[in-house]
Amino acid sequence: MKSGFIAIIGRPSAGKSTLLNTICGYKISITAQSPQTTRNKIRGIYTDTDKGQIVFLDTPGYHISDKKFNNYMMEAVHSSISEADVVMYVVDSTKVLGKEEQEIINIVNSSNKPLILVLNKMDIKNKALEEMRGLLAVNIKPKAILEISALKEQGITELKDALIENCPEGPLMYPAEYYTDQEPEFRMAEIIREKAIRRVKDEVPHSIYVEMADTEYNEAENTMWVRAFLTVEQESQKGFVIGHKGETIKKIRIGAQRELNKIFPYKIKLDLRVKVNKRWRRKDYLLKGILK
Ligand SMILES: Nc1nc2c(ncn2[C@@H]2O[C@H](COP(=O)(O)OP(=O)(O)OP(=O)(O)O)[C@@H](O)[C@H]2O)c(=O)[nH]1
Repeated sequence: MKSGFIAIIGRPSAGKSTLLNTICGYKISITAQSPQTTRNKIRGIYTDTDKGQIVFLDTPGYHISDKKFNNYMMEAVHSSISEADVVMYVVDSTKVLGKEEQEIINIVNSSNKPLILVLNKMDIKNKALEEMRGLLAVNIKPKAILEISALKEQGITELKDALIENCPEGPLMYPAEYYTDQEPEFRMAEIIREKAIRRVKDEVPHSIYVEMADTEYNEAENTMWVRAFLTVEQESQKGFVIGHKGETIKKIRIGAQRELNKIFPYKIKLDLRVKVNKRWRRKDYLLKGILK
């Protein structure tokens, strides 16, 4: 039996969250069109009772910037690599390899961990693919290279086998039926944030975070009442989230509630509000809480 921790790294929008969801067959990490929506090291767990178990550490997309916010994200990338037995590096096969990609390659090359290179989005036709394969082959020495489509679920079985194969020998770390060790409140917040970002990604791209204010379980009705705040940075962003006559926030609430009801074993009643916390991104105490 094999068992190990896998760090998923790659540029924003390479498809890391989609891949995690495809492998674990469950809604683990949030996905959205706009880059850098994953802010935490989120664990997804995949178990094959004959072969072994892999526990994923999902890291935010690698992004070069000297802004404080990105520095925290980079710390998360480094720390999840250091915690991992295997590094899975996901490359968007439709994008040209740029300076950021070279930075990631330097990090994975210096990590001394077994590396699995994944070329994602192979369902999209790409004339520059041969050139990319060539460039990667010179720069990086992975244990295996897998060409997949996380979205269309192609090449996933082979990838899972390659990952398990490169893990150390050991017993299962979590019971076989576990998908994630995230706290329920954290998962709720992620799902709400995903719905919000999808609705207002043009107006308020990265400045929303979800504060879970209160939850109360009613045993007789098997219902969980949840109050959460969509927190934005500026007064002017509040209106976009609320929308005309409250339409936008209503859609976010209903979408999130529907999804939460699929995941949790009780009925969720969501009370969703908006509030402003000026420049939360630059507040260290908040960032530490988000990235814990
Ligand atoms: N065509 C195609 N699109 C994909 C594939 N995998 C992911 N995508 C799309 O690429 C976009 C980004 O995917 P994510 O999974 O959110 O990417 P990520 O790497 O987790 O992004 P960050 O959270 O920003 O780090 C989404 O619109 C996905 O639907 C794929 O195999 N094929």
